[in-house]
Amino acid sequence: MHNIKTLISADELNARIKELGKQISEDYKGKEVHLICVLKGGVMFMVDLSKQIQDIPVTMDFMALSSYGNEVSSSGVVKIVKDLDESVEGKELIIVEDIIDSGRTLSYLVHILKDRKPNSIRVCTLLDKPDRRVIDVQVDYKGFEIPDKFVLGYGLDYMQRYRNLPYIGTMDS
Ligand SMILES: O=P(O)(O)OC[C@H]1O[C@H](OP(=O)(O)OP(=O)(O)O)[C@H](O)[C@@H]1O
Ligand code: HPA
Ligand SMILES: [Mg+2]
Repeated sequence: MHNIKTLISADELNARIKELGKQISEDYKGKEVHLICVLKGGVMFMVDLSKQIQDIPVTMDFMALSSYGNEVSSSGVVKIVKDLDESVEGKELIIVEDIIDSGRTLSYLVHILKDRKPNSIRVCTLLDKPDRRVIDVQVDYKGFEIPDKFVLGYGLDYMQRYRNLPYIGTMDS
């Protein structure tokens, strides 16, 4: 086991996710929203965020992309590991990500989803690490901006572990 320091506590996460859900509920009033979860990291955030979206119909689909594998830094090549089950044509999409780091995963995803003719695409990320950006991407909803440190927990892994932590931590090395 590694020594892990809390960066964002479970209470802080929950409070911010509640606010994001409220904001999305207001912005999409009278519409229907289709959440696209980017596996595996996005799963915790997507589940908790979806519970905070109220009074509008919510549907969900899941996609798995991989650029990191078991590495600490991105290989630069993004692959589809699992595609969506349903068509996104004519839908209001919100891509739900755990983190935007280099921006490669998200820019690739936005690019391929645009070709599938949704009505709109917005991006909601729990964490943003702007210092590491290589490709510019538009972020519509953001939980927290974080410094250039490797983080884990709440969906984010280090060598596939620690996704189950209920908070965001950094590893003391
Ligand atoms: O902005 P980027 O530099 O592209 O990094 C962000 C992406 O990297 C991580 O996924 P990863 O490929 O590790 O897959 P995982 O979610 O299954 O851990 C994370 O969940 C984001 O999807
Ligand atoms: O800081 C990070 N931690 C875990 N996975 C990641 N994928 C991109 N950045 C990170
Ligand atoms: Mg990962």
